[in-house]
Amino acid sequence: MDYDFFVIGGGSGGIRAARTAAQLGARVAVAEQGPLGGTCVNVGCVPKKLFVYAAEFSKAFAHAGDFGWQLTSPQFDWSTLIGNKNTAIERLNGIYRQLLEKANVSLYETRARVTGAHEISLDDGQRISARHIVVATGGQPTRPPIPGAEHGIVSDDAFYLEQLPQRVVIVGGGYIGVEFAGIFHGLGVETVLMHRGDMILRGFDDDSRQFLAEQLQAQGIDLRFNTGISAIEKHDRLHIKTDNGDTEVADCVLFATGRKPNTEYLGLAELGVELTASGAILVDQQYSTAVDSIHAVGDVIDRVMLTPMALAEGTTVAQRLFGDGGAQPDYEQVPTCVFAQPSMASIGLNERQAQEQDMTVEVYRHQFRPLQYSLVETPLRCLVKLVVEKDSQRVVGAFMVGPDAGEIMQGLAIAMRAGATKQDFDATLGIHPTSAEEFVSL
Ligand SMILES: Cc1cc2nc3c(=O)[nH]c(=O)nc-3n(C[C@H](O)[C@H](O)[C@H](O)COP(=O)(O)OP(=O)(O)OC[C@H]3O[C@@H](n4cnc5c(N)ncnc54)[C@H](O)[C@@H]3O)c2cc1C
Ligand SMILES: NC(=O)c1ccc[n+]([C@@H]2O[C@H](COP(=O)([O-])OP(=O)(O)OC[C@H]3O[C@@H](n4cnc5c(N)ncnc54)[C@H](O)[C@@H]3O)[C@@H](O)[C@H]2O)c1
Repeated sequence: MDYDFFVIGGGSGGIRAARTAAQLGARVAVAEQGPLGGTCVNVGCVPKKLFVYAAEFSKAFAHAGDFGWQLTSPQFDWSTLIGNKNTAIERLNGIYRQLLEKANVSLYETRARVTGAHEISLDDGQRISARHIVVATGGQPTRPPIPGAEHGIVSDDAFYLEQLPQRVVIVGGGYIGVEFAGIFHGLGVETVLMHRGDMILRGFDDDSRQFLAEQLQAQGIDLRFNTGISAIEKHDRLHIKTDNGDTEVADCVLFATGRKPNTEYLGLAELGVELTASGAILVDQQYSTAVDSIHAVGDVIDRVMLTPMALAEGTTVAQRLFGDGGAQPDYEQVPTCVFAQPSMASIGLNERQAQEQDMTVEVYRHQFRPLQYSLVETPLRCLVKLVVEKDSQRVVGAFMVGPDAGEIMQGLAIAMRAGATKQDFDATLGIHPTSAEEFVSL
């Protein structure tokens, strides 16, 4: 065999799996068809968060006057942001390259497909053999099958727009739709978000998503519920037909309607690897497919599409194959944050999910105006909430909508993993004055 471990996909999961296996002594190679780092680094978490930071300045500028600052109308320049973002990302691409080099991982910068249980074929015609193959090819954004869909953009394109639109229609009320609504609105774009359901962020805690939706609306984001789109026509601007019979006019339509796994090209089904109807790879607890030597991690298995989960799965598969066996990541308590404005973070069970597990729970909630908003006219408020199992008093769910919710939730995630009870929260001294201290005084 040419290698012990061949990884297809140089994103979060693939690079982590490759480096871990190499550190454990395996002979490892990675094939990556695009820039190193995958979705998260190039068209996901990192550039998205940079855009969120850019958008948040508008709030700071609007509030600055009440804190005594005299500002002469700040101007925003999109091309500066894009240029600086691109430079930061190229730096990260370089860091990933160095990490692979230092770990002695061979890199094939081309597309790969699996042509045998132990064989990979590259676009340049090379055939490579490997004891184990890991597929970590991630996913890609989808467009709904409607007439004129080609006039819309997807999240990948949003990171390279030549100019900022004046008015945008975002289709989809999931993570990406809500985050980009905050980004565009914060950068001064008139923003409409059309969601086919009756509330954004399906699957999240109902109190939190309702509270967030109210805050987005109060800031001027136009949320349309129960609204699908049926067609887009391109005239001087885009005309968006909704299935309620209305027409909206905008300069840009962003489809944030979900992602599909990158498996079409890989040739896996022919080899006996089982795929779901949406093309995700079916794996067992060991991340192995129906073919023993082929494994898969990250977005392509469509379990939890988050970078920390892809990293954890990548570590685990490498440790299981070449180390003493790695622990399965925790799929129950997954901390996450929607980087909207304000941000919305959560971990664990809401009361509905707890009841589905036959748990009797107590719920503690508090809404308040954070101190940072006490001098300014703003509709922005904060929500904190704990769900506690009645008998054991263990905190089984924590939720927050407000500034820095993601930063705060990371600490609570550790406490919850350690099994903290409501009494532990109560006995913990607050850090005053913060919003986070509300979690220890609920
Ligand atoms: C807009 C956006 C924002 C996001 N924000 C966050 C966030 O804030 N926090 C968070 O945790 N997660 C976020 N995510 C999700 C996160 O980016 C993914 O969960 C993560 O990148 C998955 O890693 P992966 O390794 O499975 O796949 P990817 O990172 O997608 O990597 C797959 C790689 O495989 C390559 N590839 C595909 N097919 C082939 C082939 N045949 N041959 C060679 N190479 C191939 C691709 O080019 C790609 O580089 C976001 C996603 C998006 C789209
Ligand atoms: N902050 C983060 O951690 C973060 C940020 C962005 C993305 N992500 C990850 O990436 C994944 C993909 O994000 P996403 O927002 O694309 O997906 P999503 O599944 O979160 O949301 C998709 C949305 O599109 C809607 N939709 C689907 N098909 C539609 C159609 N034909 N017409 C109209 N609406 C339609 C759905 O109702 C839903 O509201 C997320 O599930 C998440 O795991 C994470």
